[in-house]
Amino acid sequence: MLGNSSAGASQVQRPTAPVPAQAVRFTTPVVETPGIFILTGWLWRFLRLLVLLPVQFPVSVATVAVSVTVYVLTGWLGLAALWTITDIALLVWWRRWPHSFKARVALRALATWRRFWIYRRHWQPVLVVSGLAESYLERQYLPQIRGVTCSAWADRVRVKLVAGTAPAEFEQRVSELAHGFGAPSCRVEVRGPRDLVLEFPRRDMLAEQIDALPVPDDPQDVDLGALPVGRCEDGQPWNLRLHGTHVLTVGVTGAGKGSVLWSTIRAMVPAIDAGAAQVWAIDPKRMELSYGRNLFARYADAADEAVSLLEDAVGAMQERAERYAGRKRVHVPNTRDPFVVVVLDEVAFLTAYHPEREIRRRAENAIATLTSQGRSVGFCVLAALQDPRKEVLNLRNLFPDKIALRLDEASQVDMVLGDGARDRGGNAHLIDPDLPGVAFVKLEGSPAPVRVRAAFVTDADIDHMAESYAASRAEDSV
Ligand SMILES: Nc1ncnc2c1ncn2[C@@H]1O[C@H](COP(=O)(O)OP(=O)(O)OP(=O)(O)O)[C@@H](O)[C@H]1O
Repeated sequence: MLGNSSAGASQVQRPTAPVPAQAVRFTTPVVETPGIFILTGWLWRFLRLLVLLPVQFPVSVATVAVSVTVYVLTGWLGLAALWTITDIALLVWWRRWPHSFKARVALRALATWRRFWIYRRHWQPVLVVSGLAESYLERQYLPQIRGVTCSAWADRVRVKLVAGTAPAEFEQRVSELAHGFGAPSCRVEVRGPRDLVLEFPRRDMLAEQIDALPVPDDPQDVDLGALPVGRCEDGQPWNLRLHGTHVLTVGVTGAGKGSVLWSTIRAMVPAIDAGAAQVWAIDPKRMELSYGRNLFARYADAADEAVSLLEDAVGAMQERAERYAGRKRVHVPNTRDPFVVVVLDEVAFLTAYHPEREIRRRAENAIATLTSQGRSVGFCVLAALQDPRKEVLNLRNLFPDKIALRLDEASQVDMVLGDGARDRGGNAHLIDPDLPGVAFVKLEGSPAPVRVRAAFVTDADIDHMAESYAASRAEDSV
């Protein structure tokens, strides 16, 4: 089956295989292939190349064909005139319509160049050394490159797997592949049977700090199911869902948990202002959330107050659930039943580190009740945590959505993002300490973790938000 061209495998010359030492060796007789068969094989491959070339590279083949025809018909002068006119047309296209020029010309040319110069040239050595070449009947087979496309920030190499292999083999070797092709990382995306895409970033779109994102004027523009909080590594907005879920943000000290919390609160401000959303904040460190106290419907920093706040949230949630029972199945935020986000900084302070057992028990019970029953009635818990181990927070599985900022150990990646996340390229333990706010998240519809960066909301931005909010409250009460 592997010998068949539809098997998706390209057969390659095998390097000299070591022969184990043994006293008696039985070998198969060597039969010499007649030269005519070899010549026919070469001729067949050459003809196939000629037929397939215009289909695989229509633009390049057309360019060469037109140039040769013009040269034959008109000589050097005609060819020079043709190229001058073409260059001027390309120049005008680039200046007038830079986006379409980039998408249709520049990135395609780059993809062709990188396909041959980077991927085809290094494909065999990198795959053989990283253990992705397969052997069958003393022959070696390699997965085939089906195509290479370039976006503004990454190369996407579409690969046809050798029959009998699985994408997991690539997922386990993302590091070897990234180093092999000189890329900072590699992400594997499975498109279908024996069809996958390897994504190699060319530059880091998240290297620069992202300033606090603009706040919409109209509360109608706030989508609690997709709050813009930063940027994904492909340059697209990172939208965080809050309504209908709970979110746990994990990262070592200084990883940028504060920027995730504040970017989320900032994106909700118009809804808070309109009374359709409320933030109940718990700030045991008294450093993170105390700045924007004005914005919060409830605020607590001492442990007993924090536990009372959590229990009040449970009470409000249960009262709402009772009212909705048998009447409503979906919560729509409004001034009577606002969407309530309980923001909990350093949740382990209440659930693991507090010296009083009773506080820990009450806090854990309240968080468990909110996270297991609050989603459908408009209650959400947005918690931050430094250490994701079970001993510290055994409720972490009650948070459907998780954000992995910089972590201490490789083993913590799967604890936060779920089994297999690290194999798929979610290397949160390798995030550069100089890039606070960078994280890996799982977005809907993609099993592979996506690298993102939260926007940085400065103390001045928080002051400004709190002041504008207070001013608008004062206007309303006049
Ligand atoms: N998104 C970001 N972009 C740029 N810089 C950031 C970002 N987030 C945080 N920083 C920088 O990193 C520092 C630490 O961030 P932050 O306090 O949010 O970390 P943390 O994870 O909350 O740490 P801790 O658990 O100790 O409070 C900030 O003072 C800021 O200078």
